[in-house]
Amino acid sequence: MQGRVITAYGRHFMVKLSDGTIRQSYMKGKKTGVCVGDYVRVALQGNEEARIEEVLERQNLLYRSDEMRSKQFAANVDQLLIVVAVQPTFSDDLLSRAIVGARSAHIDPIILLNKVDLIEDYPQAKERLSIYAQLGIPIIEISTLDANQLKTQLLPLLQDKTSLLFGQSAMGKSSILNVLVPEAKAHTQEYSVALGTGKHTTTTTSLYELPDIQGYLIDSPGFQSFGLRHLGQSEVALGFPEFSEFVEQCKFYNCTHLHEPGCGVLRALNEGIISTKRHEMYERILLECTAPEKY
Ligand SMILES: Nc1nc2c(ncn2[C@@H]2O[C@H](COP(=O)(O)OP(=O)(O)OP(=O)(O)O)[C@@H](O)[C@H]2O)c(=O)[nH]1
Ligand SMILES: [Zn+2]
Repeated sequence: MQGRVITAYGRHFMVKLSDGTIRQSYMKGKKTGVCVGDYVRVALQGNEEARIEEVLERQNLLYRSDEMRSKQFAANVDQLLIVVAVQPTFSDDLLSRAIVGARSAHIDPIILLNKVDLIEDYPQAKERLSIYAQLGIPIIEISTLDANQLKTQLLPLLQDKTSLLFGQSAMGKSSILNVLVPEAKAHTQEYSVALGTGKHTTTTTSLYELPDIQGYLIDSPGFQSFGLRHLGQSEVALGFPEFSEFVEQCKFYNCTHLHEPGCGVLRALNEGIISTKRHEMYERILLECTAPEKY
């Protein structure tokens, strides 16, 4: 039977099977390599459990990595919904990193600007996002105060897709999830009990079904970092779509756009076409990647 992984706690998983039932599942062997969003083939074990026999081919895999560890986030994701808020101030660094992480995994980033009801600070937040709007990244302005309005705005976006909700703490991610998936809280508690992990934990990534619109929403814990050490240079560059037309003008095919002569990106930077702030961000991310000696 086939199914989809909806939560992962270490080596234990909850799998929603194609018949609609949910089973606690495990993978034989040490290396698991299974993550939330994976489609799997399982063998039923008794009445309640299942053994994961095979992870089916992935459309993509979103990673984040910190220090020496690379962590799988979720698989088979169509779009990354990055929640930022009018208040408190969001981190530009984290936002840029989330965009790079998404684009390098061929996942579309969408920014949700939450708490637009806080009109006093709204203009400043909007201004800070203008650079991302210029890059063609959709920015959707929302408030969780009006649940119906929020649903009207977001549900069409989520239809027929798997979307991952990401955001640093206090941006309003839980509030958004509670409107879209009212039973989410209860579910998390249920799984925690079933898996013996005790109380409700916010450290787990979970996938929720939106049956009316054939969509899936993945909730991830609030993160204060989005490490990208696992990426190579060209993958980092994918996160900077404004570079692409100038990359073609670089003299060297393996140009890192940091110091090479005849670099199209550096020329555009000098001419003020590419923003200094964005190029600095690119450099910062690139220099912390796995093989810094190369640059
Ligand atoms: N004014 C206003 N406040 C909001 C809105 N959405 C959320 N909040 C408030 O912002 C605070 C943070 O919201 P949460 O939903 O807990 O944020 P979170 O991103 O899940 O934060 P963590 O649980 O720390 O990960 C709460 O006090 C919410 O009531 C909104 O649209 N407008
Ligand atoms: Zn270059």
